[in-house]
Amino acid sequence: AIYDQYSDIPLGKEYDFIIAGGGTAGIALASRLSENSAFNVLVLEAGTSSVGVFNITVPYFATRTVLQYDWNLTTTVQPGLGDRWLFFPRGFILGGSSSINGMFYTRGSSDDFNRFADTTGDDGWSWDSIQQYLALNEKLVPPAGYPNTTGEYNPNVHYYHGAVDVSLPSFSQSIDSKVLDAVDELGGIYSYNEDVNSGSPLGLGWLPRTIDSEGRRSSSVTAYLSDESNDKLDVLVNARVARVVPTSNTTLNSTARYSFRTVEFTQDITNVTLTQITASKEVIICGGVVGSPQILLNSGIGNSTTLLAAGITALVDLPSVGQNLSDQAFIANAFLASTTNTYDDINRNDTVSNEVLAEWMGGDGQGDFQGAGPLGDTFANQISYYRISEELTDEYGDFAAGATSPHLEIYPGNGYFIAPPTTGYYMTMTTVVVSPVSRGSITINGSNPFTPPIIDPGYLTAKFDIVAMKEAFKIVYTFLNASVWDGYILEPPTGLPSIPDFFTMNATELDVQLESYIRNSTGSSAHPVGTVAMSAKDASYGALDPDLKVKGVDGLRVVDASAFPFVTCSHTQVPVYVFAERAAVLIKTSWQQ
Ligand SMILES: Cc1cc2nc3c(=O)[nH]c(=O)nc-3n(C[C@H](O)[C@H](O)[C@H](O)COP(=O)(O)OP(=O)(O)OC[C@H]3O[C@@H](n4cnc5c(N)ncnc54)[C@H](O)[C@@H]3O)c2cc1C
Repeated sequence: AIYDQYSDIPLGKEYDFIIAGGGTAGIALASRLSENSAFNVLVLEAGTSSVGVFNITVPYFATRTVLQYDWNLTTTVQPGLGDRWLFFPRGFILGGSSSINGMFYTRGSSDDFNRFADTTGDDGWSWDSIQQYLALNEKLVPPAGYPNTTGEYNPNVHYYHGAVDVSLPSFSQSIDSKVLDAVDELGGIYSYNEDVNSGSPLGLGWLPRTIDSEGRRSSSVTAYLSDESNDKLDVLVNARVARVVPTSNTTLNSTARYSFRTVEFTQDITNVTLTQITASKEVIICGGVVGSPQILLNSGIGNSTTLLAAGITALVDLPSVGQNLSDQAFIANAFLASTTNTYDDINRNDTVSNEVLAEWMGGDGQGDFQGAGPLGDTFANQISYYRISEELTDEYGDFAAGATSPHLEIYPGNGYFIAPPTTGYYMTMTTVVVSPVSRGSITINGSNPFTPPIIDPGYLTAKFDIVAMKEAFKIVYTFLNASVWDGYILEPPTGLPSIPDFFTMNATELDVQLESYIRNSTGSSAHPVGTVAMSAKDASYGALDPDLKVKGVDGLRVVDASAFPFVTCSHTQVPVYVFAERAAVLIKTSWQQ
């Protein structure tokens, strides 16, 4: 059941597992653990319930950031971005970021997971081994309106009985056929990929989304928390975890370890009253890439020197906590187009907005099914992946997970990304460096556990990342130079050359112009990972063992995007679900009676 107040939970109820953070991983993991009738599970989530919240149900509304459901975090001033600071989106609502994300369903490459296995020395993270967790997570369903999707995916690489509804695009965009014609015309690196989720993502293919057959968002909550009668699983919302505390007064010596099975939280961060609750088996932190390291650092688990400086008693010296923050640099490049048939009016014209909403609700008298029209989709129908040239990898190194993994992701969108200007119709070519080298950190800002931490992703501080982003523009401009786009693109984004100029201008001038545009335009892809990274059991770095247990302590695991040692060459929700599904199996196995 979902509770608003701790006092509403039956008095004296005891829990085997307490999960701090009811987001993507937290809810999936809690649900799986509660399948064992011997386990009682409690989830503590800082945000409010997402059940029935309309604005997050309609997929296209993901382009309208709702600050109420976001932590409203910002980064430090970023030297790699011309000293700008960025908004750093994270879901502040039950379901976490899966309740507010863009719903792209991308798994990453086989190399990504094989690299996780190599890095940790645990073959359970390999691509072949994680297929069972993809199967538990994915339920491929027909898109709303049941359009013919034959040829848009390879049925053999998908799963049909998992928890999260996944579907191919439901609504045809006017640029769809042009995009596919350009791919046919250009070939080579632009070749059609029948399924970018096969483990080999290079090329351009159709983009599945976590959207159900009625055109609604499928989040960790809609997928894993639908059985409200499950009395093995309690969820307390508006519950902000401050820290975990040692449960017994273990004195540290060469063999004894702290046992962190008690969680301290409050339901009111203005007039704070802290409540402690103890799990009989384990505490699992699922606060995400910002929340999880923050909770650990608040608890005295981190770099002892910096903890002391922040006024926190250091209990466990684990210097990797909060380090290795890695996000993919992202730019939505909006080209002015010679059309009016884009989705720009949806977010700037109330009449159009109301019309498409009626269509989505099945009530316009024409589209007679729920989820019809553009609102049942997210903002891209196709997605593509590329490697930078060999000449560049020879010079700057190859930081992809493997030889068939991409450095770049590029996707076309039939309109301006997020808030469009008041006039004009656009085609957006979004460019993302999916194998970034730049690293940053999350550090706490003093000893108040509720003060937002200091977030420094270090965007574009590594040479490789800016080199790769420049290469993305060569790929975009060559794509838009295909004859199918003749006359379609009217103007480049401010700060970029026109398509003809791109190919004729002086190479040094182009390089200077690209560098300036990239540093002034890069934002967060919203795919940060790595701040409580797993590593091999005997590694001298890393914060978690390969089974996601916090190194050097008992009773405590971290399961979410912070556990990734590297970012996958993809959007990150599917790998997060893989972590949650595998963690559930590991935890159930270790407590088997
Ligand atoms: C705007 C946006 C768009 C995105 N688009 C996509 C996409 O299209 N496709 C894709 O694959 N990925 C996308 N992502 C990324 C993906 O959604 C995330 O990587 C993934 O959901 C992270 O899961 P998580 O479990 O690590 O964290 P989250 O899902 O963020 O969960 C963490 C939870 O912990 C809670 N929490 C944090 N601190 C505390 C505390 N102290 N006490 C209690 N609770 C706490 C939070 O409120 C939250 O509910 C997007 C992300 C965002 C933000």
